[in-house]
Amino acid sequence: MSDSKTEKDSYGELKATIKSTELTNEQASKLAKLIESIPSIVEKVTNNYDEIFGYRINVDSEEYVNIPVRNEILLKFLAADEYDLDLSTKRLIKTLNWRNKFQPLSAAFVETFDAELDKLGVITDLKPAAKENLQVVTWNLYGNLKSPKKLFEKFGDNADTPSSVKPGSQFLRWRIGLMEKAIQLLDFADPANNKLGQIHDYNNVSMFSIDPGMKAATKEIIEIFGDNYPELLSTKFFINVPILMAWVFTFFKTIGVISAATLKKFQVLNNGDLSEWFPKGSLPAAYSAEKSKAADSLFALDVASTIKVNEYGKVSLTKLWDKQVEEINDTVE
Ligand code: HEM
Repeated sequence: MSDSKTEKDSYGELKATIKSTELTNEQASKLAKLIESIPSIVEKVTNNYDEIFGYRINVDSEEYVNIPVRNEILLKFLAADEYDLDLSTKRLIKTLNWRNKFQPLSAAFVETFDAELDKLGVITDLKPAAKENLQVVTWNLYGNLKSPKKLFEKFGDNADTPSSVKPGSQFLRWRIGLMEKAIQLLDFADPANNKLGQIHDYNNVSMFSIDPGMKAATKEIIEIFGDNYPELLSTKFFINVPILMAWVFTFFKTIGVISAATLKKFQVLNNGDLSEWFPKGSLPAAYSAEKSKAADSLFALDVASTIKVNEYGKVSLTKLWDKQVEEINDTVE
């Protein structure tokens, strides 16, 4: 048997777990190495935290490990760093530590936020999608933001903060929560639904709603998404951008916090017509030049409140809850 045939066979089983793309032998070998190093990765993470997007990132024999989904998630980490094993390993450790500290699933499924935030976000799940990886979409209606100061104030961001007080501003936690909820609707094995779209609607924004807290939070969110949500964005639309504020886009491009790969996924429109990208008649008239049977308000299409956390996500949240009860008991004693 030739060497290449042996190599092909040895990765056959691993390749069969990946449905989102077809792996080359070299890519499969990197994925195999990353899987092999899971024990040493988890060992380096605080509290051996091993959850990403509600899935367990651990060895095959551990309870709750869904091998194909775990492999698809690891592949996203590899792809984001162009299959550089060293960089992907570092990113993975950093993400697990960030999730242990930030608890994004708690932000999505446990915490409650100021009512004003409900007017800023929607999740749609429009099937069948007109374009690949635009079935699940998070909408941010930032023009509805009326009291930035209150929402962007930080709470509990230092190392000694008890786990019942979560890091970041209320806005940041809500925004990450929206992302985590939407990710629950993805199917990592489906090439047409393993990424999501994002839409920023800047209808009614004004210069006056640009607050220093908001600027800092925006930078923080861009970095958090860039570091911890690899290969999850298909297209990001900025719609109804006022002509007078188009400079904001140039500003983001020049400050260098957004990677070139992410910039390529951006679409900027000074109107709100998204009919080219979404199923015919599925969007409210405000977002479609075509005749639409859809409800008048985007909020009627919002599925956020129906989204449930998956199995290992629930387990991780229960562990977090137990830890908080333990801390409260320690304080009382
Ligand atoms: C007062 C008005 C605005 C508010 C409140 C606002 C809010 C935000 C927030 C909170 C983010 C963080 C990322 C996220 O939530 O996904 C963001 C990102 C961004 N915004 Fe705005 N924005 C405003 C105006 C604009 C305008 C006029 C543009 C011009 C196109 C713009 C372009 C961008 C870009 C390019 C990003 C980076 C997106 C990314 O890397 O994912 N923003 N904005």
